[in-house]
Amino acid sequence: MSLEIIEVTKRFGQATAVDHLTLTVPEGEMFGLLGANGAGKTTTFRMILGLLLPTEGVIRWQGEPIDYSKGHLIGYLPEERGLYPKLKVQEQLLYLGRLRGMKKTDILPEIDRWLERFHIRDYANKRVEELSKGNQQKIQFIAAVLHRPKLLILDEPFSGLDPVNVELLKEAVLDLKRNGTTIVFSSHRMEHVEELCEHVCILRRGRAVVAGALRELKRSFGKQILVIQGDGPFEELARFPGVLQWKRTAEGVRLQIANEETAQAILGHIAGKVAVRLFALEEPSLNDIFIEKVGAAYE
Ligand SMILES: Nc1ncnc2c1ncn2[C@@H]1O[C@H](COP(=O)(O)OP(=O)(O)OP(=O)(O)O)[C@@H](O)[C@H]1O
Repeated sequence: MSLEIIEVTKRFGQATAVDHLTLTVPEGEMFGLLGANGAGKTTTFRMILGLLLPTEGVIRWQGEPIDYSKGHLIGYLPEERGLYPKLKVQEQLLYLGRLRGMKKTDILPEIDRWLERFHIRDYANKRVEELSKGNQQKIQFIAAVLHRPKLLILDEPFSGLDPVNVELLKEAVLDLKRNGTTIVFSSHRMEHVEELCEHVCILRRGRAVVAGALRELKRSFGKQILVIQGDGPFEELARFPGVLQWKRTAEGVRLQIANEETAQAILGHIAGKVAVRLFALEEPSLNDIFIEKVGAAYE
């Protein structure tokens, strides 16, 4: 049982924002939707939420079309944040909880628990506009999860948060997952997706160019990463046989290489010539995969 997006297309006039997209998000999983600006992530979310109708295709939850009359099913953190600036934090959350069909007696302890968890209990009676952007975002997150949705859609949940708050939010998201919530989120920060998601999909101009289990995608990437730190020069390695990509880093170079034999040959070549502090073979990162598949879209 899962969220299924089947052959979904969305056109705005002549423009195609989402193009024959097929995805399955298993129940209880955390799924990362990636793509350059304008790739179609938010449009996909809006269709899952029923805010936009697909031009073609269907979206199902647990094998049935999603029943939007059941307000408790979905939680949504929109990219364009949507709180009422003049309302006090607690009033605002209470109002949103009531809209989702919760009882006041159930909402208040839940609000308390979340404010405490996010270290913002003192702000309960402040107007939203008095809070910093990051704290407003935490309130928006609480608004999305207060009613304990089964399916949670988070559009860029970590943008604008400092590292401490990113960790707080990550832990909260992981707890929700542990309790069985199915989570789909978008992010431009590959390391967050890499840390949290088992499955990812990379969109390019509305089409899925990569989709599947992250482990599998890394394995099938077919290249390895060699990180060398030390006192160069490493420039000549750009032309070394088997080196597919050469990139300078703060402390040395990061190379994409064809196979382990290339690493061995490089080690033999630089031994005794340059002072090496680190020589490490790594698996490709999600960023490597993203740049290869979507890079051209940025050009
Ligand atoms: N209501 C609309 N009318 C016309 N075109 C739209 C509308 N909404 C989105 N689009 C277009 O659809 C495409 C996909 O936009 P979308 O907002 O889904 O991208 P995104 O992947 O969420 O981008 P970002 O990372 O910048 O948030 C873009 O070309 C956008 O201009």
